Amino acid sequence: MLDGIVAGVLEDLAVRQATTSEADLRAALADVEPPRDPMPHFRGPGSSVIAEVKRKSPSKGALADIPDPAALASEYAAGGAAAISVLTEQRRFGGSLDDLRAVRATVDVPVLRKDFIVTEYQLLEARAAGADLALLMVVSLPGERLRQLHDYARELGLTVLMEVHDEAETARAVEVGAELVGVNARNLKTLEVDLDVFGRLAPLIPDDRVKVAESGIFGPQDVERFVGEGAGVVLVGEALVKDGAPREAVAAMTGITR
Ligand SMILES: O=C(O)c1ccccc1NCC(=O)[C@H](O)[C@H](O)COP(=O)(O)O
Repeated sequence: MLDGIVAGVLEDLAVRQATTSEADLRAALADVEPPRDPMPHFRGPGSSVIAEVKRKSPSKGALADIPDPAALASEYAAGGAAAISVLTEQRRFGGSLDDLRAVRATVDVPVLRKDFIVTEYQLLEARAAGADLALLMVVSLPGERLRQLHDYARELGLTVLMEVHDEAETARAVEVGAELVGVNARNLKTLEVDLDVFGRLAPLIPDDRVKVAESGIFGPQDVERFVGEGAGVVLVGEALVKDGAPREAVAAMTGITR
C-alpha cells in the first residue's frame, strides 16, 4: 500500500518539477509569511488537537466532500485546534497544495503539510505554499535520508512531525532529535489500526519531546486514554470531517489533562 502511494506521489511530483524549478520555489520563499511555531502551544497544559482536512483515504474511501477547506479549518480553529493538518496528496486523499494555501491564508494557527514527503523539493514546496509544519514518515526514509530531510526542514523553519509505528522507527526518530514525535496507530502497510501502539511506544520517547497520538481517535474518551499514556497532542481526521459540528467536536477533545 505505502509503496504504491509513494510511487504515485513521485509521478505527480515529476510533473510539478517540470514546470516549477527549485530556484522558482526559493524565490517564492521571499513572499511567504514567516513560519508559525506550534511548539509553545503543544507544550502547554492539557491536550492540543491537530485537526485534519481529509476528503478520502485508502482505508475508508470517501469521507467528506469539503468544498471549502478553509471554512472547515476556520471551524476547527474556532473550536480551539492548536494546528490544522492538510492532506495534500491528490490521488488517494483528494488533497492539494491549493487546499493548504487556502487554509493558511484563513486561519491564524500553524498548518501542517500532511503528505508522503521523500525529497527536499517537497519540503521547499511546503514552505513556499505557507506550511509551518511538515510530516516525515520514518518508514519511508531509510538510512541518512531521515536526518537529511529533518535537518533541511529545520533550515527552512518548518517544525517536523516525525511519524513512527514501531520500536525501531521510534529509536531512529529519537536519535535524529525529532522534537515532535507522532505515533500512528495505523499501520501504513496493512492499514490496520491498533490503539495499543501508542502505549507501547510512548515510554521509548524521552519526556522532553512532545508525543502525538495519531489515527483512530473518535472522541474525548480516546483523547483521555492517550493523554493518560503521555500524549500532549492528538491528530484527528475522520471523526472531525464526518462530524456535523466540527467546532464543538474539536473543543471537546481540547484541554484534557491527566
Ligand atoms: O488514512 C488512511 O487510510 C491512510 C492510509 C495510508 C497512509 C496514510 C493514511 N492516513 C494518514 C493519516 O495518518 C491519518 O489521516 C491521520 O492520522 C488521521 O487519522 P484518522 O483520524 O483515523 O482519520
